[in-house]
Amino acid sequence: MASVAVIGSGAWGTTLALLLANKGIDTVLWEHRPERAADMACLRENRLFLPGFRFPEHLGVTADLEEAVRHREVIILVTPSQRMRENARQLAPYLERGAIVVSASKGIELSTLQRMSEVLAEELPEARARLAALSGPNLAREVAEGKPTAAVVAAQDEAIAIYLRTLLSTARYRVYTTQDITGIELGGALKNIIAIGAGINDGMGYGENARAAFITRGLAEITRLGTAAGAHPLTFAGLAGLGDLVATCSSPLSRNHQLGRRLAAGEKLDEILASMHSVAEGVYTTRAALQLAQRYGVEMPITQQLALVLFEGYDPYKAVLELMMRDPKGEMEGLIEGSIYVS
Ligand SMILES: NC(=O)c1ccc[n+]([C@@H]2O[C@H](COP(=O)([O-])OP(=O)(O)OC[C@H]3O[C@@H](n4cnc5c(N)ncnc54)[C@H](O)[C@@H]3O)[C@@H](O)[C@H]2O)c1
Ligand SMILES: O=P(O)(O)OC[C@H](O)CO
Repeated sequence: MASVAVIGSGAWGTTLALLLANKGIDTVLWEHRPERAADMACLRENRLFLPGFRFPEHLGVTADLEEAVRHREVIILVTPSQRMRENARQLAPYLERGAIVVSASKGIELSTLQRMSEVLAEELPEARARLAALSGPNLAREVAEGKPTAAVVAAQDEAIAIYLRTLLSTARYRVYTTQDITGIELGGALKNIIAIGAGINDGMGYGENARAAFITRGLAEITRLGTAAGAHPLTFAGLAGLGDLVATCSSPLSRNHQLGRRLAAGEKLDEILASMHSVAEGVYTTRAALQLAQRYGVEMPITQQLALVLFEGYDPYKAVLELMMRDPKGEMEGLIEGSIYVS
């Protein structure tokens, strides 16, 4: 049976480690701060990021990357996206030949505009043919509680995707496969932008119609950028697109959604970020997406308005008004033009 290292012990890393260990899979969870690793090993719980879930016997905890990674067949990286590169670089010397490397993070590296698998391909070239990404509507706490959901794992090598599907699937966690890594990663990252906007919408009391319209137009924007970047358009109708958008834009469990609500209540971004110990990837992804939109020449009006609210202190009411008052257009305009999948 496989032996797995989960790199990153936030809410999602801990949840994935619990899921695997509860299946009887030999699993180790890596935490970058030795004192926190020692706490978790002693308390058998992650009290900071996922309180209330006892670690099973098979779940090891370490702050030693060599111990975490050596002799492991599968390495799942679940660190904040802006930390992915440094973590991958640090673990590279210990990676076993033939190990499968999975990103379960949802973001874009700001300095390079790379997706996580692109970062991993650069830092772990030996594993280039065995890279994968996991995404979907997976609010950590619900998955940890054993509430049913689905996810999608992407790998260029279909056999690897199928292997990971078997590894990760449970009666409560149904995993699908795809070869569209680009689509899975962009869907997972870009939905966080829309989730912040949906939180602002909810915080302003704009209601269900507005949220539904926002999610749908957000999906159009994600699809435009994603297809321009080489993703299959239908991926965005799947779990890593529409599925994750609906979950994240509707749930108070989403940190991105919470951040949006707090912005609508008048809090400043800096204050909100300083008070959060969790990562709200959408803040960084908003900046990255605007640069990608420029690179590919696609329109992202929601992302543009959100950037004004996040980074320029723009009034959210004014931002919504400006979105509503844009020139009229056809619903499907610009959606999949330029997609290599549509002639
Ligand atoms: N929480 C969820 O529901 C969920 C679900 C799916 C995907 N994700 C994605 O997983 C990734 C991680 O999120 P999370 O929710 O597990 O984390 P989190 O927000 O709960 O906690 C942040 C984690 O990052 C760690 N960290 C901070 N600096 C680090 C560094 N330099 N090196 C290594 N680790 C560092 C912290 O110790 C902590 O464990 C994000 O990209 C997120 O979008 C989260
Ligand atoms: O809590 P968030 O906003 O980072 O979202 C968590 C997951 O991505 C939901 O699938």
